[in-house]
Amino acid sequence: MPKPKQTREEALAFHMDPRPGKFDITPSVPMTTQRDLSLAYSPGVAVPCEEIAANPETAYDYTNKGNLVAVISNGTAVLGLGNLGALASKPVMEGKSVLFKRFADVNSIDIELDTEDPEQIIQAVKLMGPTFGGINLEDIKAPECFIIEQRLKEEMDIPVFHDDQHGTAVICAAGLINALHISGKKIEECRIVLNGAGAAGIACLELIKSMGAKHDNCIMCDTKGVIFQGRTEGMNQWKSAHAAKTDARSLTDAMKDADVFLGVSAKGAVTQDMVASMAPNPVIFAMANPDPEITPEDAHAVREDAIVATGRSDYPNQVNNVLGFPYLFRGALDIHARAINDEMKIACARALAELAREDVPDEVALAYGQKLSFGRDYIIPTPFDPRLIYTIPPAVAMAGMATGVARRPIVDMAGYEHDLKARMDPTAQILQGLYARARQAQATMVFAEGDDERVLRAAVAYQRGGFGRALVVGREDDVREKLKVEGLSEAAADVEIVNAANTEHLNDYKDFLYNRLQRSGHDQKDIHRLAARDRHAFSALMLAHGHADGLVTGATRKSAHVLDRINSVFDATAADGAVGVTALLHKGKIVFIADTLVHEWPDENDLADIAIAAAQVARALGIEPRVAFASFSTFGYPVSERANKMHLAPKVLDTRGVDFEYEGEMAVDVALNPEAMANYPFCRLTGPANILVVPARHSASISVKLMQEMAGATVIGPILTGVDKPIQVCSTVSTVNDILNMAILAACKVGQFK
Ligand SMILES: NC(=O)C1=CN([C@@H]2O[C@H](COP(=O)(O)OP(=O)(O)OC[C@H]3O[C@@H](n4cnc5c(N)ncnc54)[C@H](OP(=O)(O)O)[C@@H]3O)[C@@H](O)[C@H]2O)C=CC1
Ligand SMILES: CC(=O)C(=O)O
Ligand SMILES: [Mg+2]
Repeated sequence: MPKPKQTREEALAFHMDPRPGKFDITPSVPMTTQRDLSLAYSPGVAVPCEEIAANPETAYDYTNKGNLVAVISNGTAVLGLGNLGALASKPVMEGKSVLFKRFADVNSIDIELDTEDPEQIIQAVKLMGPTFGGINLEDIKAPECFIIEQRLKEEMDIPVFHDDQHGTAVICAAGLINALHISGKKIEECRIVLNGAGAAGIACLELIKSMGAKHDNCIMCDTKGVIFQGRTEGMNQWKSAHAAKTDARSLTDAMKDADVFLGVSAKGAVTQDMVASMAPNPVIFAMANPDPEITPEDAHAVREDAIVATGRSDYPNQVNNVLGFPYLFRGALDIHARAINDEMKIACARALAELAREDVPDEVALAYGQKLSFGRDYIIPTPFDPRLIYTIPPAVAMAGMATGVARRPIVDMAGYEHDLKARMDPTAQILQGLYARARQAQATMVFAEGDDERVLRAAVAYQRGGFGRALVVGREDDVREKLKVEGLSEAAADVEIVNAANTEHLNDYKDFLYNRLQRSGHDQKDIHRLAARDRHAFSALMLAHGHADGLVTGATRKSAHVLDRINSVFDATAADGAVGVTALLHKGKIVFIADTLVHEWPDENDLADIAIAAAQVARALGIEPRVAFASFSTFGYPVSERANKMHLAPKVLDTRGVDFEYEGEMAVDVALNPEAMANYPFCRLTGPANILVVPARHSASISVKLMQEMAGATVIGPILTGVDKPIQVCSTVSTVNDILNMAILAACKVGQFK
């Protein structure tokens, strides 16, 4: 499978859109009325202030302290890029904050301190202690980081954790436990070389030695080569502690016959010759970011028997501290910990190693598009493994409770695991799964509207994301010019530009159309115009002839017009069984609305068909359907001619013998709110509805757009179902991401049931 290729332009666009940076801050309480104002601020706010002054522990009850972590850097060791300064480190720190939220629901804010003076950093962080439940120090270079962390740990009463040191060491230890298990080696007997004697390197070697590695078997190197006993150049007390008694002077010398190489240094520090000289079944963790010491391809080219890991997400075995810090802090915050101690770190490493040895559930396989099983290419859990959130924090919390750092121990551990599961956002999982399935499908996708820059960007993202071939329909010079304007000139070589003038199939397309439309008022001229000049029809013809696997269109014209053109090639009308289903993703919930595209004014029989199509889409996305026929009336009241068909539709389904839950008619609050639903104990739904079949296309459009505009819901769709081939119709307000999502849906054939 081709590796996704990312460009500088994509990376910059990602950081610029939809707003500069990577996160916003949103209130968790209502702030709409005068009452809200007087509770949130003066005078109401005075009460918790007085409570906290009297009993500081209650800050965890009345403020966000208990779930707030500061990510603090001065930018002196930004990834492996060196000293870029405080300001330039901000994207990494914002990224870390986003990962805290995404993976462990920890709120976090980045703070960049413009100083290289350890004392100033210590004072600044100490002074901000009251605000936070924990401090994550990041990308502060050695040896200053050791001094800073040590002092802050001594002087603060919340966890202070330098992630480059301990997070890296924990993940490295977890991976090493499993890699040695596979290669049949014992850590006590291994010859270990560690390159990079900084924050990450010193902490990794310390932890590995505490796990049994022998001091005399370990060699540490830095920019000056081997750190040997008696070396004076470029030394400090932390390096001295690991100085080896050896004649080796260079990394090349040290690597000969080594069992393990651990790299936390810089891009390209290791050569193929070095790898070739290692002992049988070598373990190579090239963890420098963003580029490893040696790529897995280069290492495997000279040593097929090597187990290789990197810090990157685009290779197997990602040994990266993202697997640790969200869960270490989650566990620590949940016991209101005073510190993250060694026992908590070791518990985290063990739990990670054990998790990788367990059978991998289908949902992880789905997310990665391949079945993973413990072995050379899977020694450590993947960052998107949904089990991490409920496996690692309990291990960390229990270790913290056992070692006396918990201010508020957890009494009900089973309840805690349940709460942790509830923190996971199922919608993120769905998108992740779709992307992985699309990558596996490797579908050739036609993007019909090559004159639109959003479509072009989406096509480039599709191709470069490793999903398959992107075919862009448009005039060659026009597409190239637009790509140039978008800063994507070199992408012209990636995507394929097709049009009626450069295809050899135009006559076949015209014959096909003529056969189809000759008895519905189309003469040869009309056919030529459609096939050669209309990009929606032309793209549909490509699809019909097997010259592509899927089609995305509709970003530039109204959907009725686009559907009409598609119908000239495919049978995609309401009478043919086509239905549009839109997924709304919001606040960790997913609700499907149907029909959002095809049926203008469905009757009760159509509504039953729509419910069946929507249920199939839900199942295709791994969701068990619960259909509500939505109306303004609930179970017969108020009586209205308009509500009648919604009342009848469930009865039609009764006669169809379907295998999913449905009920109606009911108002939307009854459908979605369990308390409102409880007023109707006879209701057959076992939980809130996740599919709303609505009375007509206008109500569908109003509901979707209201959710999008007022609530900021993510909209996926309408997903066109019931057509022979995967065709997805975007809207004229679709963003690049929306268009890419539609291509992903088409690639996954989410709407194909025939
Ligand atoms: N995968 C992961 O999860 C993580 C990876 N890392 C990566 O580890 C690397 C180091 O980070 P960190 O410890 O925070 O940085 P530091 O600045 O604290 O330390 C860097 C160390 O690497 C050494 N070094 C730099 N270049 C080379 C080279 N070409 N050959 C040998 N040694 C070299 C330096 O040597 P000297 O002392 O002589 O200057 C120094 O000892 C970075 O690439 C970072 O991205 C870090 C944390 C987590
Ligand atoms: C991953 C990380 O923290 C680093 O490379 O610095
Ligand atoms: Mg870092």
